[in-house]
Amino acid sequence: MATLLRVTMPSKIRHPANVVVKIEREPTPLPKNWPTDVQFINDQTYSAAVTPDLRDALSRIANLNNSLSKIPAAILRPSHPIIAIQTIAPQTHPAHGECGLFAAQHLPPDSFICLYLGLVHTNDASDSDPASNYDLSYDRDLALSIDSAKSGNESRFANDYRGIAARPNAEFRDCLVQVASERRAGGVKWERRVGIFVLSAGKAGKRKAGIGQGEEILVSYGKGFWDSRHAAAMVKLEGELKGQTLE
Ligand SMILES: C[S@@+](CC[C@H](N)C(=O)[O-])C[C@H]1O[C@@H](n2cnc3c(N)ncnc32)[C@H](O)[C@@H]1O
Repeated sequence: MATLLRVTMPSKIRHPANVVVKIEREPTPLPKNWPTDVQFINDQTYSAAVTPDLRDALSRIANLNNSLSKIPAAILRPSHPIIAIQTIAPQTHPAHGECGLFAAQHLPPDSFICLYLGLVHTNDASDSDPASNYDLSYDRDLALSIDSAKSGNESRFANDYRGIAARPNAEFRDCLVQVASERRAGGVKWERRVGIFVLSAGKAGKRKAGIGQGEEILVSYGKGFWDSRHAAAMVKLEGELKGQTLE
């Protein structure tokens, strides 16, 4: 069944906090190498199946773990981009010919890189794209994921470290951003988002200096992503072999 083969990247890691400022929603010029068939967005969007109750659940106090990083607006869209989308030229790279995400300057350990943006959707089969390679689990309890196949930002170009480096140098983490709210005092509320962060010095081992300028930003999609890939490839191969036998 299609849903069994659905590729979903792993949930994020919750992490310690920093600063607070209001999220900005200013139009952004398209990043270099942005594909023409994908919509660039500054914040996540929601499928019709994501009800107001589900959206509220994302900002409910119970969900707002104080240990999550609060991302200042200036960091969400820095005036000088800290990352770049690049086509991967080396034939030895497993994603050769595709794009990857690279550091445009040194990125210190534990620092915020960018939000993982896309369409927030429920995990129902009718609200999911089983063919997407850009679908990240957002909240397992709420059964929500974020798919950046058709719309997103630079984050959708972060490749998995396997076959490229010995280990990842970045990770998906929950964080908080401030969004407008007519119902809240002060007109704002905190909502949970997923960010890509440089690994902390403790986790990074040899990479404890952070990510160097020009280095590829590599996360882990989790074993589940590649297991789904292999399962899909097996089903395809079996289908092809059956076709051959019947002919
Ligand atoms: C989330 S996208 C990453 C961006 C993608 N390279 C692009 O240009 O759109 C996931 C896809 O990137 C490729 N990819 C990422 N990491 C890889 C790896 N370690 N080995 C092989 N392919 C990889 C696969 O094609 C995968 O389906």
